[in-house]
Amino acid sequence: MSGRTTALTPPGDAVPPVRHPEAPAPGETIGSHYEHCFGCGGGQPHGLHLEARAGEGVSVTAEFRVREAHQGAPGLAHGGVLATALDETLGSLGWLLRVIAVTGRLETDFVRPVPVDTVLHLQAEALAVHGRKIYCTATGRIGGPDGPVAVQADAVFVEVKVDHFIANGRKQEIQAALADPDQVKVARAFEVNP
Ligand SMILES: CCCCCCCC(=O)SCCNC(=O)CCNC(=O)[C@H](O)C(C)(C)COP(=O)(O)OP(=O)(O)OC[C@H]1O[C@@H](n2cnc3c(N)ncnc32)[C@H](O)[C@@H]1OP(=O)(O)O
Repeated sequence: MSGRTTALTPPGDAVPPVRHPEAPAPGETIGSHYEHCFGCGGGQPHGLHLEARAGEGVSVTAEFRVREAHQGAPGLAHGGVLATALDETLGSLGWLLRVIAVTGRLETDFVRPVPVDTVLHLQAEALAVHGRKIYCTATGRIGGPDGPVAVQADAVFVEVKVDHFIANGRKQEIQAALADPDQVKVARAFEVNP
């Protein structure tokens, strides 16, 4: 046992998340963080192509249309794909906090089956911050933004530096990303955020 605490409940001395002054305004679209990201990249033919929008406070919304490539059982979305949609939506909260953070823990409830062609209305919100940990929650509703919850997740994201990706990513993609001045500029700007 490592003694690491992975609880999804913020500790008593956690603080409320603070929206960064330069965060996208409510209603503004949050761009893809990486073209080849399965969740939000335009360069993934079978990806989810999520386009999150900033909400009030530290929250975001997005829509995901389940396509044939996303099936698990006949005509139904694969649970892992739905968890990915929640994960990606939660990941975009980093744009409002202006930190780079990766999923440490993601606990998902699958409440209702989600048929192919359904639009999943996603909403995610940061609840608390404790050191490098961001406690957050997300829902995916069907039939409209106020429809019944089909999937729900609670998560802990952990803040990292750009070096996390440089040290761990496959060399060819890292080199390509580092050669893209826009990608480097955005990443470094997030990194120096106090
Ligand atoms: C750029 C944005 C991309 C967004 C894409 C959508 C989101 C994603 O899918 S990200 C990809 C999936 N996630 C990953 O690949 C992460 C893999 N894991 C790791 O790299 C590491 O375990 C990592 C970075 C999470 C933590 O490692 P490390 O930096 O050494 O942190 P460490 O010092 O152990 O822990 C820091 C704090 O986080 C906590 N923590 C670490 N891991 C977890 C966890 N799994 N669950 C909960 N808390 C955790 C620790 O308890 C510690 O808390 P405290 O400060 O209170 O003691």
